[in-house]
This record gives sequence, C-alpha cells and structure tokens, in this order.
Amino acid sequence: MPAIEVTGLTKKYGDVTGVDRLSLTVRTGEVFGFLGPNGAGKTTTLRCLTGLLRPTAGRVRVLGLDPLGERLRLAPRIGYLPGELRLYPELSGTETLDLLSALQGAPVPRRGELCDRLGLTTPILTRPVSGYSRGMKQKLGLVQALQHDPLLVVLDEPTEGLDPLVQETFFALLQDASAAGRTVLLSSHILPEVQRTCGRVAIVRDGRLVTVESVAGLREARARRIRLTFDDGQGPRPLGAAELWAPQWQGDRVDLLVPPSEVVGALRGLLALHVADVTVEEAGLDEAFLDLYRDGGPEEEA
Ligand SMILES: Nc1ncnc2c1ncn2[C@@H]1O[C@H](COP(=O)(O)OP(=O)(O)OP(=O)(O)O)[C@@H](O)[C@H]1O
Repeated sequence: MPAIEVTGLTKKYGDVTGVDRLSLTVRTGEVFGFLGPNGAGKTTTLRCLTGLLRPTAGRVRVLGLDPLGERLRLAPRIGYLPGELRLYPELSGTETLDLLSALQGAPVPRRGELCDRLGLTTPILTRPVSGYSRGMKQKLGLVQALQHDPLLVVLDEPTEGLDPLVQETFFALLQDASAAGRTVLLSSHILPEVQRTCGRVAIVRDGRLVTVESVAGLREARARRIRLTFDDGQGPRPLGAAELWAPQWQGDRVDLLVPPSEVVGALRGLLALHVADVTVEEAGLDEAFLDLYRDGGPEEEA
C-alpha cells in the first residue's frame, strides 16, 4: 500500500484554482519532495492530505485512509508541520506540545529526545510561546510533528526560520525518520534542500504536476553546463552554432546549458575557437528546475 495516493485532486477557491487534477503516489518509506514556485499549490495539496481542506474533486488516500472521513484514525499516524504555524501565545512550549499531542491522540515517545536535539531546553519550554523567536517556534513545530513518531510526516517548508546549524540537525532527523522506515513528504522552494534530502521529487506549477522524477534522474536528464574561458580580454564574441544554447557571458568567460546528448557536438564546434580553458559539469537541480519551469513541461498540453 502506498503511503499517499492522490488521483485527480482539484481544489478551487471560488474562481481561483489552487490545485488542478493532480495525481501522485508516494511510496512507503521514501522521502519525497514537493517542489514549486510560490502559489504553485503545494500548501493546498498538503492541507487536502491532512484533512484540513475538502477537495473540490478527486480522491485522496493517506496510509490507506480518507483524511476527511477518517481523520481521528489518521491523527496518531501522521505528523504535520504547517507552513504558517499558529500557536496560542499564552501557552508555554510544553503546554503547546501537550495540547497538540492530545489532538494527535497518541503517546509522545520522542518528545524529550527531539527537544534535546533541537536545543529546546526546560527553561525555554516553560516560557510562553509569545516570547519565542521565529526559529524557536519552528523548532517547536518540528517537535510536535515528530513527537509521536508518526508513520507519515508532512512538512510544509520546514526549514523556514532555522539557522544553518539547526538545519543540519533537521536533516539528520529526516535521515533518522527515513532509516526507521517512516515516510516523509516535504514541500519546499529551496532546491538544494530537496536535492539533499529527497529521493524523488514532484514539481508543481500553477496547480499542476509538471513531473515526478528521482532527484538523480532529474539532474541526469537535464542540462550540462559548459564553461569556456578565453583569456584574451576581448569579452563576448560570436559562438557560431552554440549561440543556440543562450550563452551567458561574464567578461572572457561564457556558460552554456546544453542537453546531455548535445554536449559532444557542441564541444567539437567550440574547441575550434581559441579557448584557454573548458569545463563541463552536470547542472544542479536548480538549473534543471528552471529548465523545466521554462519548458512548460507536459502539462502545457493538458
Ligand atoms: N484560502 C485561499 N483563498 C483563495 N485562494 C487561495 C487560498 N489559498 C490558496 N489560494 C490560491 O491557490 C493557489 C495555490 O496556493 P498555495 O498556497 O497552495 O501555493 P504554494 O505552492 O503553497 O505557495 P507558497 O510557496 O507561496 O506557499 C494560489 O493561487 C493561491 O493564491
């Protein structure tokens, strides 16, 4: 049984379409990234998965359950960190975690360890959350999402507000969850974060699915960056047939993003020029993503 199965999910807010006929399967035990620009429909999808929004159309199954109709059965098995965490300001950190665990309806075997790892000390946890910094609130959000050791963790832009050291702890927590066989769905617009943590990634745009691929596959299938350096101080110059690859000049140096199958042909032409240095690298996921974003992708035909 897949951890998440979404078929033809559509959510409309009046005239605005948040998600449009989205279908997606997340396998048990994978760390799955949900990537897309602002307004792409990530939060809307996650809220439909967690039973906080009623889909306009389509079918959603989470751990084999209907998130709306079987919310109480699902609650102990799922952890959710919303993008905008709203807390009761007068409650302390501990009281907040207690309240949320009551809603989860499950014991909290991991709370102590998580607070330790994230540096939420007893003095902090006994203070009202109104005095918490943004990062402290986000840490509390992470603890509540994981404290009951849920089978599925759904995280909406989880590293927002976390400093780099705490982000490292967060990545380690994700790895632990994955090693323990838990499923993680993580939404982000931070590409290196997804590249680092996820096995597969869905890219969404304008409420529609652009592609689902392994992170490795996405990078592999996408462009290579050819960087040429001319060392003669003459700056930009015509590159013949390689003009097709939209050269980006910086002084005597030029970058071209070229599909993998075209690299050898492109180099043949380019090396006839008087080049001082050449490097060819796999484009990062961010470039792959921008490429997809520009391409339109398969949904343009829908
Ligand atoms: N409550 C709402 N009422 C009206 N429109 C909404 C509402 N929530 C979301 N939308 C619209 O639905 C679309 C998808 O929004 P959503 O918040 O799901 O995107 P997102 O990918 O999470 O964006 P971001 O990265 O900015 O958080 C947007 O056009 C947004 O304006």
